[in-house]
Amino acid sequence: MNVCVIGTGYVGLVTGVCFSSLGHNVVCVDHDLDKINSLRCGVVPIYEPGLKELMNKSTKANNLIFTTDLEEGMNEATIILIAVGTPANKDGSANLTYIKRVALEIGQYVRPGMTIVTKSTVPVGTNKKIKQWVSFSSGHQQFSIASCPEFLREGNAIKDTLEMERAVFGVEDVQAELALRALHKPINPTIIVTTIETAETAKYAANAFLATKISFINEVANVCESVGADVEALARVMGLDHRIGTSFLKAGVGYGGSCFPKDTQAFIRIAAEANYHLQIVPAVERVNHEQRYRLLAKLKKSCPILAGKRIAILGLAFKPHTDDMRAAPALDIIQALLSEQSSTIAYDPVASDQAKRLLPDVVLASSWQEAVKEADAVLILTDWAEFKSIDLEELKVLMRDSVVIDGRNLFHPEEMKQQGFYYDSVGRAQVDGRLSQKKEAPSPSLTAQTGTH
Ligand SMILES: NC(=O)c1ccc[n+]([C@@H]2O[C@H](COP(=O)([O-])OP(=O)(O)OC[C@H]3O[C@@H](n4cnc5c(N)ncnc54)[C@H](O)[C@@H]3O)[C@@H](O)[C@H]2O)c1
Ligand SMILES: O=c1ccn([C@@H]2O[C@H](COP(=O)(O)OP(=O)(O)O[C@H]3O[C@H](CO)[C@@H](O)[C@H](O)[C@H]3O)[C@@H](O)[C@H]2O)c(=O)[nH]1
Repeated sequence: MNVCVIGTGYVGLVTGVCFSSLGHNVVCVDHDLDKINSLRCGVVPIYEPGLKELMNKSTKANNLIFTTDLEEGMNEATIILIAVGTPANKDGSANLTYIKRVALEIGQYVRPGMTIVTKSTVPVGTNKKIKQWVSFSSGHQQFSIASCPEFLREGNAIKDTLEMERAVFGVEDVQAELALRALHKPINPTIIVTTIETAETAKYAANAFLATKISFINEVANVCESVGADVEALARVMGLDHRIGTSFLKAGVGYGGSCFPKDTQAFIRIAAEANYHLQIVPAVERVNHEQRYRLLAKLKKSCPILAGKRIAILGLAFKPHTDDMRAAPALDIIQALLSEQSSTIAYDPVASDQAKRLLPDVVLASSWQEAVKEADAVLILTDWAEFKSIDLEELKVLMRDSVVIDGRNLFHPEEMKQQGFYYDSVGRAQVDGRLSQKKEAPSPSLTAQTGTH
């Protein structure tokens, strides 16, 4: 099948690469010339495991090309996939500027029989507007539109696409359904054919539900801290009930990323415009916002005056296996630390380039060891495997004071206590091993003077 993908961001590039790897002929179009030039040279502008290798395989096989020229992209195509951004407006609604521009551009080249599919996350009614915009600029309506929202997760995007569990085809006619079926045939996911409105709403509902699970477990974690329960064990107890499920029950510093924060906000606006005032989703957002600042409160418990203190941040990306820092908890937390005049130094295995742009005032380290050296406290914000395997003895030797505030529950409180750390995490007991370790291991000279304790 000849496919044109418009937008080569996280969704468009992964989609183009994966469908080309399955034997479709794909042209990826982006108006960003630098991006297209680097893709043509085999350089992937984002960090996504496995993407570069798969992309280079497809380009070598001549199944995948990159261009800035939409006419060239649509020349042979029978199906057009729109994957441009839909960022949030100031009021939380989805900004459709890029979508509208693309629709008007597509209208210049659309031919009878083509199917135009929206992969971008768009509010209900947008695909119908796309139909109007494309027809306005083409002067005809001999094409089909469809909503096929994307459910991939960053960091796992290739697998999520090639082994997609389900796909929703929101269609207006049989032509669109057949085109989408042909496109997905090599993947063979469970397919749900719906109206366009159902498909559009399903994407927001799915993200809002996942965000709800996270805020729910974070609230439970906050209760655990007050009643002496352990959220990690509790989440397992809850999750092993199949009706609940184990995924998205990881308590922590709250969700970030390019999707949950903006899509929950947009969903609230979509519902309000339809005269329904969502009650759960705004609470989910509030809990998520407060969760970031609870971590700062934990830091202040052990370090009440932050001015002049050296605070090391481990993890900047909103989750592991990505360099994406959009709406990452690290952004708010670091801003708060800087506003209290702490000296902040951060390390992330892959997000440093993004951080240079988004946090120009933060010193960036090139290793975790460099970041924690002489630190008064360490804050863990991303659950990278590299942090989980940190040598705790080395960490303790490098730090000035052994305070670890863990927003991702990477370590066990008891182990941290034994290693001599002050350790506070989410939904578990706060421990302080600094004093006990000093008592247990007095210096030899002190022992000689005062006898054993
Ligand atoms: N990032 C994710 O994990 C994810 C997952 C599911 C759904 N989505 C949704 O998919 C959409 C895209 O998200 P993203 O993260 O890939 O965005 P992105 O910002 O990474 O990429 C968008 C790309 O579109 C290009 N673009 C914009 N206007 C264009 C035009 N007129 N012609 C050609 N190219 C144009 C930009 O240059 C950019 O490269 C959004 O609606 C998002 O909500 C994202
Ligand atoms: O139990 C959990 C699971 C996730 N998170 C956090 O939630 C955020 C989002 O994580 P994840 O969903 O894995 O990443 P995304 O790439 O943002 O993917 C979400 O957003 C995409 C864009 O809409 C959807 O396509 C995906 O299905 C949906 O999972 C991250 O900050 C995670 O740290 C938690 O705190 N606890």
